[in-house]
Amino acid sequence: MTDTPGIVITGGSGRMGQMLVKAVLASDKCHLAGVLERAGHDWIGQDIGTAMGGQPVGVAVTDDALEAFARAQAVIDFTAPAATLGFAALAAQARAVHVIGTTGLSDADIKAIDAAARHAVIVRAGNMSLGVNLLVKLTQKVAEALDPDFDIEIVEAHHNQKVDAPSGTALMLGEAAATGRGVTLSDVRDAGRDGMTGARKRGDIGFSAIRGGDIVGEHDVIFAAAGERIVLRHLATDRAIFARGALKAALWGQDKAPGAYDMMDVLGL
Ligand SMILES: NC(=O)C1=CN([C@@H]2O[C@H](COP(=O)(O)OP(=O)(O)OC[C@H]3O[C@@H](n4cnc5c(N)ncnc54)[C@H](OP(=O)(O)O)[C@@H]3O)[C@@H](O)[C@H]2O)C=CC1
Ligand SMILES: O=C(O)C1=N[C@H](C(=O)O)C[C@H](O)C1
Repeated sequence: MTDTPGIVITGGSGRMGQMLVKAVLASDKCHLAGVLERAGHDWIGQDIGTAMGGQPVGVAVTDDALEAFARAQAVIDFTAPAATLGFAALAAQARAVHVIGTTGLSDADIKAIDAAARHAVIVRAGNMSLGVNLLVKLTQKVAEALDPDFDIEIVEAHHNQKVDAPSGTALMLGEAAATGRGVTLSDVRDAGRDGMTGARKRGDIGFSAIRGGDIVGEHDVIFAAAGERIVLRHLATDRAIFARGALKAALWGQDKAPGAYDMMDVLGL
């Protein structure tokens, strides 16, 4: 078992952290080399299997990232921007593949991550599922085919604990639509309408975010014109789709040269 790549999961108690631990334990292509949580977390020192309410698996949760990364070939990280920036520097130091699913990163955060990618493989995507990455491609194609008579609106829905908006996926879709149209997203982005907004500006790409209950993740790309509407939709009903993509990325990255990659590279799309 230990001749397979060792994977460390960060944020092991989180919604995605627990899903990723289960995915690694169920795989025969890799093994669980460590699980991280922040200093002071209740789970530190406990076996991750027991902490998650199951049988022990022989891996204790730790807050020592550098020590854990030094024993690993890959780090899968779905946490928060501040944590991810620290992990990127440490993973690069350990030359471990860093798979980043964290969303809500600023342009400056992404710059720092790209700097770390000079020393190690980093795969980052706002959505690791095959379905969404296909939707991104389709969105670009449809936007290429239609002129700005078609208003583009991106509507996303997530659970009530999500802290960032628009979602990372919505931004990927927005970037794809802008690329298809030959424009820069920051020039046409229209998010957070409220009050006397005035009429919609031709060529803008609009974003709306719904937050409620336990919605895993839903995304619509709407192309609306006079008399007709095209809607491209992805519905996630199980977080396992993100974990599956992240694991694929961690294994794919093992023989790659240092650099910044995304799921399009991993999936060959
Ligand atoms: N790219 C993709 O395919 C997907 C991306 N995501 C993204 O993944 C991220 C996590 O989502 P989710 O699992 O739902 O969130 P959770 O809040 O359930 O989990 C986040 C985890 O990260 C830990 N964490 C947060 N900040 C720090 C820190 N500074 N240092 C160490 N650990 C930290 C949390 O620990 P604590 O509880 O102690 O705060 C928690 O264990 C989000 O950005 C989300 O958008 C989610 C699904 C798919
Ligand atoms: O926070 C989430 O839950 C999700 N985040 C990602 C995003 O911001 O797009 C991916 C997925 O939709 C779930």
